[in-house]
Amino acid sequence: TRENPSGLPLPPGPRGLPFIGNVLDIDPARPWLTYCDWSEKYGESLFCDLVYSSILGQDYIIINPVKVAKELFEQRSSIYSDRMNPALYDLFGISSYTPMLGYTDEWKRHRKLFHMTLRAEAAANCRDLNLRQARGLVLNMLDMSMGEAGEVDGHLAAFAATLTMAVTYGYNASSWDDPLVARAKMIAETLSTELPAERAMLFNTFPLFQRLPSWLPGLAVKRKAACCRGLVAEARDVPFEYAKEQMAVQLTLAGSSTRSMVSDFLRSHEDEDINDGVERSTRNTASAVFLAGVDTTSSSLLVFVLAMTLHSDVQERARAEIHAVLGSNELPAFEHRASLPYVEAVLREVLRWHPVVPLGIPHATSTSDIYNGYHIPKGLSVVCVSRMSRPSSDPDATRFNPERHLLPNGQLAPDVSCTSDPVFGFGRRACPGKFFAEGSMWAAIVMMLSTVRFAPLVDADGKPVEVKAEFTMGAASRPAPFRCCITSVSAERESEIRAALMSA
Ligand code: HEM
Repeated sequence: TRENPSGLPLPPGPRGLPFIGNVLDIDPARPWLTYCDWSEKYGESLFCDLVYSSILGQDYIIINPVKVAKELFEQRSSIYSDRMNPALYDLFGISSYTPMLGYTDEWKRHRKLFHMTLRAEAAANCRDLNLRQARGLVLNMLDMSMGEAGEVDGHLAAFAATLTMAVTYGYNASSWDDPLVARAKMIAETLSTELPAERAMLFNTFPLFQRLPSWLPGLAVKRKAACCRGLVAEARDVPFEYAKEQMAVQLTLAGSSTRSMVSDFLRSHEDEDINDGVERSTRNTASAVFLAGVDTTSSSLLVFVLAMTLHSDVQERARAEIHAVLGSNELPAFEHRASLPYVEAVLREVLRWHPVVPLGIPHATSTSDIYNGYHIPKGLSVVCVSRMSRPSSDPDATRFNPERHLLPNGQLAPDVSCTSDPVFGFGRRACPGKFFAEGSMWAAIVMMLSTVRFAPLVDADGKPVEVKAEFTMGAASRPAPFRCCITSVSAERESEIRAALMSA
């Protein structure tokens, strides 16, 4: 990492302490705020757009404006598409998941598979499934009398999880408690609590930790890792075997077969012998879908529910638009999407207002580079904060305002789409599930807007209980617990939905 044949300086940045670097300077709960401050202090003032820092032996550059992210991650993608792979990932058994893989042939195989099933046109095949699950979601919500965030969240997570299992394995999970879904959920929860970036770096900086026994104080994480490794193997293999068995049954019955990521792949190799390596890649890619797709989608939908609870005016305007296009009982479908620009603007604003992966996933450099007269070493972690940047020059940036995506004539501003939003990352590592994610989010949002109303709860004196726009902090960020009231907006539409679900 330290080789510097160009002799050029490293980008400017805060001076760190020996060994631990800048770890004490960072707000651990909201690191992006520290990064934004650094960007202003060291980056912008020196017209550099890059900040250099070192945390527990790992060197970082922090990039802020979208322009720079595009230049590095898109135009120089062969240098900036690697990942750091801390030793802790191996301990947890997740180093073969797509987001963790380096810029290798194995990673390219994973991305090919994602492209096959979830590229824009292929994701469009999931529309019926999206709508069906979205109908189930609103009925579950209507069956709640009032919304404890935990309960709303549970329904949103079940929506994302069942959809993901169906699209990946053709598996129809009955509920959130379904054993396959529950196992995958447990892994996602373990990883989010046990694998903060600082801990991963600590294990890399002090390899001794990896060799010490797990019963030593402070090393309980190693016991949890062992337990997680077993779950990861089951979550990878059990649904995969299910998909294979289903294909065999369908072939025997010669009936119409359910499509899924796994069955599409197996079918495309029907005439060849699939070697172990290729099958292993497919298992790993498929299990990464749940890990990367469920929490991100359900947290973004919870951001929507929070925004609607806070902004009844936005909710009513979106609902009026749906009503004008569909009347009082027709159910929303994808063919209505182009006629609902305000609903589209709401979706874009949900993604912009509070990105649920605030710092994306850091990229790493696979060779050294020179940018703007600065030396960028090989093996450096590159963190992009462009999404969280709230320039003081734009006080409007923290306001939830879908209108920012509309032209004065009410039509959508044409220059951006949801899937080109920086919230999904940049370049070759950009989120491969983004088309699927925005399709499923649109289905859920339009179905919720058309059928249920979100409002703050009312206390014993008839006053609305205050709801605050507060968020949990960390690598993944979601609304902090809040309560809301959920009511039906149209008896006709509710009964249409029940009828549609009965006949499905
Ligand atoms: C609103 C929902 C979602 C958001 C905000 C989101 C965001 C992101 C971000 C920021 C990255 C890192 C991009 C980068 O490194 O530049 C990423 C990567 C990834 N996402 Fe998503 N994502 C979402 C939904 C999904 C879904 C539904 C799936 C699967 C169907 C998925 C699969 C992945 C995978 C596999 C990666 C790793 C890609 C790689 O390393 O090459 N995501 N996502």
